[in-house]
Amino acid sequence: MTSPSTVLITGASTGIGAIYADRFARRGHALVLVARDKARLEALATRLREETGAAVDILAADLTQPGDLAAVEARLREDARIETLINNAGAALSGPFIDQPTDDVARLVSLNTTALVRLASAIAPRLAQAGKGAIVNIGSVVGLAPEFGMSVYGATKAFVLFLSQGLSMELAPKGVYVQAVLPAGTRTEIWERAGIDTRAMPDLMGVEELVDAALAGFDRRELVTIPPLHDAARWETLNAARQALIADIRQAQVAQRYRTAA
Ligand SMILES: NC(=O)C1=CN([C@@H]2O[C@H](COP(=O)(O)OP(=O)(O)OC[C@H]3O[C@@H](n4cnc5c(N)ncnc54)[C@H](OP(=O)(O)O)[C@@H]3O)[C@@H](O)[C@H]2O)C=CC1
Ligand SMILES: CC(=O)[C@H](N)C(=O)O
Repeated sequence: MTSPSTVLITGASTGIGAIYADRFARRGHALVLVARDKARLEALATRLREETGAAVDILAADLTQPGDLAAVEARLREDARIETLINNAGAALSGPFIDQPTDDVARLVSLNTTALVRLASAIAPRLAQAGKGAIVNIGSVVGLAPEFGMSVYGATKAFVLFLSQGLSMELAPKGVYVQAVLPAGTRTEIWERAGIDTRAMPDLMGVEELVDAALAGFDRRELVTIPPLHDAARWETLNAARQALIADIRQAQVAQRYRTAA
């Protein structure tokens, strides 16, 4: 009998990542749980071992710290049992750009984009070589719309979507599945951590509901999964319009409106 593959989940100490951990443990997978809060990771690991019998390792790491990030990258490169990466760790930043301290902006970009792409880069060659495996990247609907007014957070999430679509084009032919999951507002600690009061907000999605929907998309091998989007055709239309735009770009010719009179 082959042993079940291992899933490495970042940001697993709470919220969306902790529910992914619960669900993959119940599916019979071994887990590697990554986050900064070691006590919380240990408590979750103990519960999951008791309730599901899963083998659960923890790796305490601050993914904005190069040394910690390198340790997680090494685990992804070297541990051939890991066949799925859930790139979930992330944070938000509230307020107008001009009020956001530059160091906070840089830390957000480092966690939401640099860490995410470095971890994907660490595991992808091995998965491609094996011809199997999955990389799941957690984006956000905020990355679809600058109008939400969270420019830096949204930009990091636009990066996640773009990267996932590009990686899927490259890796799907090699047998590696890439999924971008785009939640909308979901009831987790992210809001409080970003100093956003959710009491005045419309209803948020439950975190279990969100992850179960994301896993339904995962099981269907969907590239882009948007649990709160009820009319799936709206996404297909948007994506098709983007592809049509590319077809209309004529590399060697300046558009008429930019031609200056001689
Ligand atoms: N909740 C929402 O409304 C939405 C969330 N998302 C995305 O979902 C993902 C998960 O968010 P969510 O569960 O809501 O947020 P939470 O704040 O509940 O959880 C974030 C997780 O990331 C970990 N984390 C935070 N900073 C670091 C760090 N520097 N290094 C390592 N781990 C870190 C936290 O653990 P610890 O503190 O122990 O390090 C925690 O486990 C994020 O990428 C977020 O952008 C997308 C759309 C909507
Ligand atoms: C803080 C947020 O904006 C939220 N995580 C989202 O992506 O919708």
